Amino acid sequence: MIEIKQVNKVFYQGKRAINALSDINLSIAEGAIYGVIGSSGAGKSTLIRCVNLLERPTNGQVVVDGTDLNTLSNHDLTLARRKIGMIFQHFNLLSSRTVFDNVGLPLELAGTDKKAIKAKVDSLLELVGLGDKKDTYPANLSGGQKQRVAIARALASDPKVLLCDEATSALDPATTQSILDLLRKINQEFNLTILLITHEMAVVKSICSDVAIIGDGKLVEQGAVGDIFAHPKTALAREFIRSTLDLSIPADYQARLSHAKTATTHPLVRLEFTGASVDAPIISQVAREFHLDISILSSNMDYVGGIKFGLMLAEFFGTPSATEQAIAFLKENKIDVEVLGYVA
Ligand SMILES: Nc1ncnc2c1ncn2[C@@H]1O[C@H](COP(=O)(O)OP(=O)(O)OP(=O)(O)O)[C@@H](O)[C@H]1O
Repeated sequence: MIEIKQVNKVFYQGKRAINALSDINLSIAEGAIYGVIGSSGAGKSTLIRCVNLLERPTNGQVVVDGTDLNTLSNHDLTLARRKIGMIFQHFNLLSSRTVFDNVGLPLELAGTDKKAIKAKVDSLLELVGLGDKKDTYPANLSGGQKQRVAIARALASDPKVLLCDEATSALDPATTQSILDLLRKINQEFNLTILLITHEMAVVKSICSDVAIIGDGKLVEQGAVGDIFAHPKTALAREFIRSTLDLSIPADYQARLSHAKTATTHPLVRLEFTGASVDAPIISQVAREFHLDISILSSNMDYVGGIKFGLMLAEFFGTPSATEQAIAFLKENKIDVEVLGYVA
C-alpha cells in the first residue's frame, strides 16, 4: 500500500547540509500496522511527512496505493491526500469549532452536502465513543478525547492510509492504551493501513505487525515485530527492546551491594533472556543441578511473537564453585549473565 523507494531528504541550514533521511526503502502492506521507531532527531517526523508530501523528498519515490505522489499536479495531490489521513501528537484541532465541526471540516472542504456530513460525522463520533460530545469545544476535552476527535476527523474522507505522528506521546499510559485499542479496531474494521512513528517500543509491541528502526536518518533494521524481538540484529534494536524492560536496583538494596566477594557474601546476578536463549525452565533446573537457592529480587519477563524474553535480578545462594558453574551453564544456554555485586 505504501512504497518508499530510495528516499533521501537533505535540509540546509545556511551552507550546512543535514541528511535527515538517507536511502530509505520501506514496503508497507495493505492492512498492516507498521511502526517506525527511532530516538529524537532520527528522522521519524521527516519520514512520515514524506508519505503525504508535507515534506518533499530530495530524491526517491513515495508510492501510495499505486500512485507515485511526486508525479501529481497540485490538484491531484490534494485529491490523493484525502485518502491519507493523519493524526498528530498535539491533536491539531481547531479550538473555535465544536467537536462536530472539527470532524466535519474535511467534508465541508470537499464540498459534501450538509445532510451527508451529518450522517457521516454522527457515525464517526459513535465509532470513537464521543457520541455525546458533538457540541463540546476542544478546550473542554481530555487529551484522549481530543485524539479521538482527531481520529474521527482523519477518517471522515474514508482514507486508505492513516499516518500517526507520535499520536500517544502526550497521553498517560491508560489513555495511550485506549487510543491504541481504537487504532487496532479501525485497522480491522476498515482494513486501514496504519503507519505510526514513535520513540516508544511499548507502542510498537502493543499494536504493530511490523517495525522499522531508524537511527541518524538511516534504516537500521526492519521486520515482523515478533522476529525483531526474538532476534534483534543490531545494538539499536536491542536498546529499544531493553527500554521496554528496564529493571533498576532499589536504592536501599544498592547501598548493601559491594564489589567484595568473600566467604559470607553471595552474588546479585542480572539475567537477560533474549530470542537466542534456550527455551526451558532454566531457573529451576539451575537450582536443582547446582544445589543453589535462588531468590528473585525483581523480574520483567514478556512474551512476543512466540518468544519469551526479559530481565531478572536474582541472588544466588550456594558455594562459590557451584555459583560459578551455574553461571557458566546459563551462558551456555544463551542467557546473558552479569554479576552486579555481592551482598552480605
Ligand atoms: N525543516 C528543517 N530544517 C532543518 N533541519 C531539519 C528540519 N526538519 C528536521 N530537521 C533535522 O532533520 C533531522 C531529523 O529530524 P526529525 O524531526 O525528522 O527527527 P525525529 O526522529 O522526528 O525527532 P523528534 O522525535 O525529536 O521529532 C534532525 O537533525 C533535525 O534537526
